[in-house]
Amino acid sequence: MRSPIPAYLEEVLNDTVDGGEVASYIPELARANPDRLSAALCMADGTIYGAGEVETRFSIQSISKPFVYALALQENGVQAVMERIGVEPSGETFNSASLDPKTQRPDNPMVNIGAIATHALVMPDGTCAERSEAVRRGLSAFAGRQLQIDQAVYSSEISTAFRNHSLAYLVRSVDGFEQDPREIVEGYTRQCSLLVDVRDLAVMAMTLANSGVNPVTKERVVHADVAQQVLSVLTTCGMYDATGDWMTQVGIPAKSGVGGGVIGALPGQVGAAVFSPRLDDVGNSVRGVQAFERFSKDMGMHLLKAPPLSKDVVRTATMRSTALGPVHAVELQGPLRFSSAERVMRRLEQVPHDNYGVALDLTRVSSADEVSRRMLLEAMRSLRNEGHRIYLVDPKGSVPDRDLGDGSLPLQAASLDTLDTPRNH
Ligand SMILES: NC(=O)CC[C@H](N)C(=O)O
Repeated sequence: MRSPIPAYLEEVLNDTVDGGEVASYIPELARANPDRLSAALCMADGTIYGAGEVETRFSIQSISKPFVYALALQENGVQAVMERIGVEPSGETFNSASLDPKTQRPDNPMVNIGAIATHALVMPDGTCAERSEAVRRGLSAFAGRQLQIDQAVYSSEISTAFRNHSLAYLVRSVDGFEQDPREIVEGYTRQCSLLVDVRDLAVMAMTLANSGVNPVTKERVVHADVAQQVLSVLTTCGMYDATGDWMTQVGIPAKSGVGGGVIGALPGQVGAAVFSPRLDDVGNSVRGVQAFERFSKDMGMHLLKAPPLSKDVVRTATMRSTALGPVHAVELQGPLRFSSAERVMRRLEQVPHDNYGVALDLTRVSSADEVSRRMLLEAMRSLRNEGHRIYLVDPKGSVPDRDLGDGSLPLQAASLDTLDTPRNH
């Protein structure tokens, strides 16, 4: 069988209708071929699907911002970065010269003024060249490939970067960073000139969606908390002034760049990227936005689409007999998280005070998050304190730490049929 996904991506690209204009305030971008078009998806296991001109490279521009924000968070901690740069949507254009009137911080790291302040937080004590190299290396780790700077784009942008210089001086004037503003703009402009293709961007997006682990190289690039912080900011500030429309229509944490790229990172599921250079009036790729609207609708990718309810988590609840007496056996299935574990708690509340055994069978549980594991251990301890013998059937190790909270462990059995011969732990 051939996967339908590449053909689907082609179809979506072909259905988009171009409009808008290429960015012209950076002279080199004005020369780009406006008809280029490509898309890619990267899955959690590193599988990549592409369509269109996937080999075409373009400058990353503002799509670098979330990744440099991630590097700054990783290096300085969330608290220290938050003291310098806020996380509120600005309601202004991407290059607006505004600071929060009360805190004097840039509103968020996705508008230029905030991204310039963010760049200064990577290797703050290093030289301009060292900082640029740290950013290049960091973004390369997100992409799983050594990225290089497009010198022509860099030279072109830096020679006309009057606006970004004014933003850097503004942040510097309120002690938003300590370095020379010219060096920070130089480094920030290099960061924006890194060359990527859509597959690189899809891998980078999936690294954020995969709690900070690159799905292809398997390298942990940033902590899970950092990835979550970045996705949160993308959700509220990623698409500039169109973020509200984007969240309702598409519902995927996303970022666009004036080079024509757009990325979307759907936590735990997929990293997506589209490239098409013509931009709408807020600076987002026209065909990129349309393609993402289709992805979201066709593939059910809206972040706030409610997942199926966990009502079938208790597969069976039966009585078993063993040499030591009867056992209430409860067989669970599916993913365990707070809402499904709550169902299990309610079922276990019905176990009578009869001193019979209680067995929990997790053989068919597909995953158990931390809160659900704690709830199961708590329930087992409570049942044990009521006088029940506790058995745990967990051949896949869904609950690896089985300490009931007081150093004691439940009895282990290979299956419900072998409760008579528990393995001692
Ligand atoms: N929106 C963007 O992609 C802007 C990035 C561009 N390098 C700038 O600073 O103006």
